[in-house]
Amino acid sequence: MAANTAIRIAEARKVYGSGSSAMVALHDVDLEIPTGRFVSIIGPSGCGKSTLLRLIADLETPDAGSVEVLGGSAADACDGKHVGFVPQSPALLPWLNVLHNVTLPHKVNRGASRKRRAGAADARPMPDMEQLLRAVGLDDAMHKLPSELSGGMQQRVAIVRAMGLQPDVLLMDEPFSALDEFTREALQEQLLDLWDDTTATVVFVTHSVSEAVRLSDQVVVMAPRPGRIIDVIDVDLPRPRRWDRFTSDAFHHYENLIRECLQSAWHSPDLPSAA
Ligand SMILES: Nc1ncnc2c1ncn2[C@@H]1O[C@H](COP(=O)(O)OP(=O)(O)OP(=O)(O)O)[C@@H](O)[C@H]1O
Repeated sequence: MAANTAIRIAEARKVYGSGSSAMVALHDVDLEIPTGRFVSIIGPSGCGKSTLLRLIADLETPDAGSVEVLGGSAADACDGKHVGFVPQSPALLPWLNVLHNVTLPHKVNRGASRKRRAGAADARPMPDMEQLLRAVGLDDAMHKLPSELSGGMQQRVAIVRAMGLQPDVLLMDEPFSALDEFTREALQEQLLDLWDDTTATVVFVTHSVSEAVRLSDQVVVMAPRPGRIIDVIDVDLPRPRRWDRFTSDAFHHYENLIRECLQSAWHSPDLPSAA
């Protein structure tokens, strides 16, 4: 694996079930993600986006092919606390306030954090979690319980919790899908601001074409039956990407490119391996 490749997936296949009920969730998936890139995965429902993310997160193992993360196995990368995961729903601990929710992973992972600080040449100091919470507008919410927060606020807490561990790879599975458009756009901007201060490689699953273009360096387009990658589109737009850039011709060009690709994904014929 090249030194600047964070994730390398080669001929990965994942099948759920067996016999006549077998479902090929991923078929022959090849993907290389360079270090420090923000990559979105988009495609119709059921095309295997979450399955692909779960392979990288070591929550699933491929039935064939390989998944390498940071030059080793996905399991090693996860055991070493190099991989952060933000799920669709924030999954906060309801009995802990916001500050305790985001600082708990540090306490639980103190061993791994110490090892990283001692061993890594690029060791970074642990972030000030209160400052991270302030950066996403949660100044007044630090001592509140999750049940006292809106959905958007809870998702901000989940992002700060994952970012606070300074993962080298951050996996996000439709983290903004349950939010209204306004909150979603605010969180996209805050996510990019947080990401700017890191060297993390981000893999972000979304159903939204404009969200993919706003956030990403690269958009991976998938098709279903069986789940497979049909295109990888480089998004060559300058950063920082503020809202006023989202009306530009260049922005719409990428949106159209991805929409055309999704149309062909939707209409693409089933492959024999879908059986
Ligand atoms: N644990 C499982 N057991 C059986 N089938 C599964 C399992 N997980 C996923 N599948 C099936 O694998 C296929 C891919 O699922 P996956 O969740 O990866 O798709 P997706 O693209 O993320 O979908 P969505 O956009 O709706 O979230 C689907 O047909 C799904 O029903």
